[in-house]
Amino acid sequence: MPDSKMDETKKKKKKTAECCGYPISIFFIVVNEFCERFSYYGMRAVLVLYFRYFLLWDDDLATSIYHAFVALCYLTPILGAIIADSWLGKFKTIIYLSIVYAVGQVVMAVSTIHDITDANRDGTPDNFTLHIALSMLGLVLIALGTGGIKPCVAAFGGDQFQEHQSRQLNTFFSVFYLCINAGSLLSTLITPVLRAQECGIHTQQQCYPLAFGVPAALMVVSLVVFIAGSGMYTKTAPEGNIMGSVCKCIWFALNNRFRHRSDIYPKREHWMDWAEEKYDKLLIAQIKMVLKVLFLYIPLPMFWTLFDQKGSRWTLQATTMTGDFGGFVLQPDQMQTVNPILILTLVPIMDRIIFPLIKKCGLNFSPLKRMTVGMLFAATAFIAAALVQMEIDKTLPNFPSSSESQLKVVNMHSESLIVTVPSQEPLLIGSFEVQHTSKHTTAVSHWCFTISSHVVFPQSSPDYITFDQQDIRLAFNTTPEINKDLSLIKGSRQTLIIPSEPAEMYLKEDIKSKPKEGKNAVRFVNGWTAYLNITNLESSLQPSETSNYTLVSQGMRKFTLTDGIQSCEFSRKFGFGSSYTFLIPSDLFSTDCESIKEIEDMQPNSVHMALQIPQYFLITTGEVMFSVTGLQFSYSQAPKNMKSVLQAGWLCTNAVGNIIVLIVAELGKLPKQWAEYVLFASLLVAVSIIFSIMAYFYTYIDPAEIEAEILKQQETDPDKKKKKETLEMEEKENEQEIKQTKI
Ligand SMILES: C[C@H](N)C(=O)N1CCC[C@H]1C(=O)O
Repeated sequence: MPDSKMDETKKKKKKTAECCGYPISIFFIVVNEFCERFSYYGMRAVLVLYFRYFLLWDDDLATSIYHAFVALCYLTPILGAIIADSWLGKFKTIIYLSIVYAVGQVVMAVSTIHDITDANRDGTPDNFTLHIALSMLGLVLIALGTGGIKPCVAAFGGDQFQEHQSRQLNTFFSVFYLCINAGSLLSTLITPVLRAQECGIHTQQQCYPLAFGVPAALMVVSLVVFIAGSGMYTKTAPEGNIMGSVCKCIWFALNNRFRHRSDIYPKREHWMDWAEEKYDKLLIAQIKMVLKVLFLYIPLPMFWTLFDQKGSRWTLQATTMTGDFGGFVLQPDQMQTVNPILILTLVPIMDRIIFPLIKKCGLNFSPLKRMTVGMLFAATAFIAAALVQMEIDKTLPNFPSSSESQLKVVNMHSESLIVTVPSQEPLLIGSFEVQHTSKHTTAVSHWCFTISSHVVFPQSSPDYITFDQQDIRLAFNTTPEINKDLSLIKGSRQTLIIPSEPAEMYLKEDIKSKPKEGKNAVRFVNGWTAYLNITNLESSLQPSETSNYTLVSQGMRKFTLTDGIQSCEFSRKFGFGSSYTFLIPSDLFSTDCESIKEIEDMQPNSVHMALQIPQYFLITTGEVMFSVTGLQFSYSQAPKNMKSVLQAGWLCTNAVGNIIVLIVAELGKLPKQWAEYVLFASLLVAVSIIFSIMAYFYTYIDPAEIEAEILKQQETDPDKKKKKETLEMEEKENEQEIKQTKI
């Protein structure tokens, strides 16, 4: 940096107003970050649901686009950093990209208004293409904005501190992280509630416009707050096209090294020293600092690969658990809020108690050591997740493998029946009509006797087990023996429904995995003599027909059954992740729905979500050690003119981590989920060992000190003038190039 400029900055820095040792301008920056993160995480919280239930995309497409968007948000920081450090400076970059961001949020919110294309007013959009185009445009603008400003805001915050405020500078990064998580926590609690409201002009629908509109409003607030602090900031001016100079300098060094590869030339300490012929020592030293740190970052994406699975694998794990905490019920996706809650408690504890205590014990817990320990914590979190998974696996139904079939028999006929299965004891299936006197609430264990539980057939034939009289015999007392060819599908669970007219027996496929999102799958078999309309079912049910499964949420659920003349209500309380078949008897209305019987196809989840708390605790402790320290480290080790660039490099580790999750989710599925968790934990342990070795060879630097020393040396260097001239020529060339490109 030219001396005159440096003096200018120093002079400006002296003027900054302070409060409790902190520059006042920091207040505007952390409030800005809080609002921005509220906006980002709030929008993210409802994004997959918007894809799934508004745009009607399938699960795979919705999750892929979601992860691609998150990865893009952590790739765009490079662009923001280049703009800030080489062209506009951090202040202007934050303002311009925040405008792009806010516009993106507004476009996104507009894309969710179904009324804009709902000409026939049926509640669904008529022109999906327009909604998709608008939302994709909105997401690209948001990714540009959020990613672009992210490295600048952290670095700009750091720039506000003066030399004597190094202690406060470290605390700033912790407070900055607290604000990120306060914003994230509030928005992930609030936006799903906003989405659940109903709104609309012509028809009332789930209120996505409000759920996306509030984050958009918060982004506008974030921008206003940032501009409000304008007069108080220390603004460091960009030093021309620094990234252009960096690339050219690296290219020259590589070329020059190659040209002088022969042994006759004396070796130089560092390959970048081969740029000395043409480039300024200061620039070379600055590039060396950045490259050293970037090299150290190579193993880091693995941490984020594990961390980002909180939102996917761990949430899926929660859907196979129960969230009933007595007074209140936690939904599986709400479990993620444990992370920001823990951040808000752990950051102060670490900063005020744990780290000072470690220091008092005389241990040197340097930033890179902290980051290594952070990684190990994340690895243990995955071991904890694997242990929880093993507990869950014990409670999961024994689903058939791809070479097995499972059968359940429901006998709605008036006589009991004997089912003979090869190499198994004959099963007596009692008549539903005879046995149905007990109330549905107490019938579960009773029916286990009278209606057979699932029977597993080891498969030998290539596709189906065909069961005829030799395989399974169905024998009634008086009705003539029935001989019917029925095929069992491999890898599937099926129920053989024997209606009041046994000759009309049929197979119905059962649900063969836990219902999604912790919901409950229910279906009805109509033993009533006429068709029935049942609330929540897609269509009316003909006599003897079995409905498809319908998903109901946890809690008390009410079903109204009507045949058009009579009706009755049937209520039941559901837990998480269960499945039931409800048998409707012929005396349905005379018993006021009391005689409905239930068969438990799948037990409700029994492992409690509280068991996930240890893994959340471990990963969040790891995050505090890894992420807060990494943020701080990236700032402290960067040369003055490349602070945003190094922040962007740090954020890129997160992007790569997300991309790995995307690839792994598509390719590497191990048959057992717990084994996958152990595999990820082992990979992270291996990576943290590599990182600790790399960290061992890293020497911490004070970039400002090195820069000052080089500048001082250059003052006495006779070559200085020549190199300065070369550099100035370079800069002029750059400017001319830019002008020409513009023309
Ligand atoms: C919400 C997380 N605890 C968190 O603070 N972050 C995850 C990625 C980095 C960081 C953020 O900046 O959002």
